[in-house]
Amino acid sequence: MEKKYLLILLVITLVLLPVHFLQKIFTLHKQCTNCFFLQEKHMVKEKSFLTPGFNMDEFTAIQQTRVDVLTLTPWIAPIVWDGTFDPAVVHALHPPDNLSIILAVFVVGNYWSFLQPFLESAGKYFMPGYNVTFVVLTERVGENAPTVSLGGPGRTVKMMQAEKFDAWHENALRRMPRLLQMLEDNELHFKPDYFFTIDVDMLFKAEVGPEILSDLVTFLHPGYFGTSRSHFPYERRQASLAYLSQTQGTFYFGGAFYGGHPESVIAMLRQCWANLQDDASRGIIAVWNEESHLNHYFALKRPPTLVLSPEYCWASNWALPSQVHFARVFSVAKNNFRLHGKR
Ligand SMILES: CC(=O)N[C@H]1[C@@H](OP(=O)(O)OP(=O)(O)OC[C@H]2O[C@@H](n3ccc(=O)[nH]c3=O)[C@H](O)[C@@H]2O)O[C@H](CO)[C@H](O)[C@@H]1O
Ligand SMILES: [Mn+2]
Repeated sequence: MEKKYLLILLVITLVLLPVHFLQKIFTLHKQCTNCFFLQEKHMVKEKSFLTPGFNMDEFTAIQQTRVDVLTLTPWIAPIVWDGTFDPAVVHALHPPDNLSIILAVFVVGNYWSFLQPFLESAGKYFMPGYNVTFVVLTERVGENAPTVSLGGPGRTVKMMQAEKFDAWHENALRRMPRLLQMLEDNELHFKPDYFFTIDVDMLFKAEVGPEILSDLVTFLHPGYFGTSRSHFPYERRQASLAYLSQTQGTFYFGGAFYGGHPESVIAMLRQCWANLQDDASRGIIAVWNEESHLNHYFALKRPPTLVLSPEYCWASNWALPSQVHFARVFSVAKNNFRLHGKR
């Protein structure tokens, strides 16, 4: 009798179990398909919500195309590489109307010859279609800026006075207090939505667009991306306020290009300039001048909200590694001994 029951139980189990599993697999598949479908619908809906009038035909499925590089910092700020963003979507998110942008550049002493090619390339490739005031800070303010096409009526050059110092490093680091003064005193009589500054020994080679717009922006120095922290040329002397220990800092950022919302840039410039002055009062100049203080600020005070990849400042005489598809901005090869003096 017991044997009979056991047999029935066995038959029931053998029949029901596969049916149950088949059912499970089927519903799971259905759920997944639904879930993917919903996700896709949601994404499309979100995009059209964020960007009214955005052409749906331009919508391309989002997929992780860059797996060869880090695309997020540990504090979840994007690291912008080619392929990590859709230019049309980013453009639609930042409509050019009513957006004002400043790009400030210093041309002091024998750097004047960099200005014309810089402006020509920036006029063409820096935020095309947006209102940009290219602010040229120079001791030669009475002279005409080179006449170049800047790509539209909302794009102008404004010459502003800057002091010339004897030492190269002084000219480089003194950019900070001058920019601070310009922004704090509202010397341009308008507050831009975004403020950027860049070295003059640079050439734009491809579009640098609204993907760079964020609260506090910097870039990965091309010489140190992918290298370990122990190789970063942070200031290692404890006497300097730019000091970072072997366990501090995540990336090495270059000093050539940074920006963001004016308030955030002002806060950063104030802190860096105060530290530079404090160091100077004790006879210390950080190893890479203001760049060392910027790295200290980003490491310990406030991390950037967006990090540009080395595409945004590659060295013109360096080969491109596979991760750098192309350089949007090149730093021009120059004779540092001649321009920097003894350093
Ligand atoms: C690619 C990069 O991250 N470059 C940084 C690097 O050296 P760099 O060798 O790139 O510095 P640099 O010689 O280009 O000087 C920085 C900039 O200051 C201006 N300038 C400088 C000297 C001068 O006599 N006249 C003049 O106009 C000019 O705009 C120049 O481009 O380290 C410097 C440390 O201070 C700055 O942080 C630079 O931004
Ligand atoms: Mn430079």
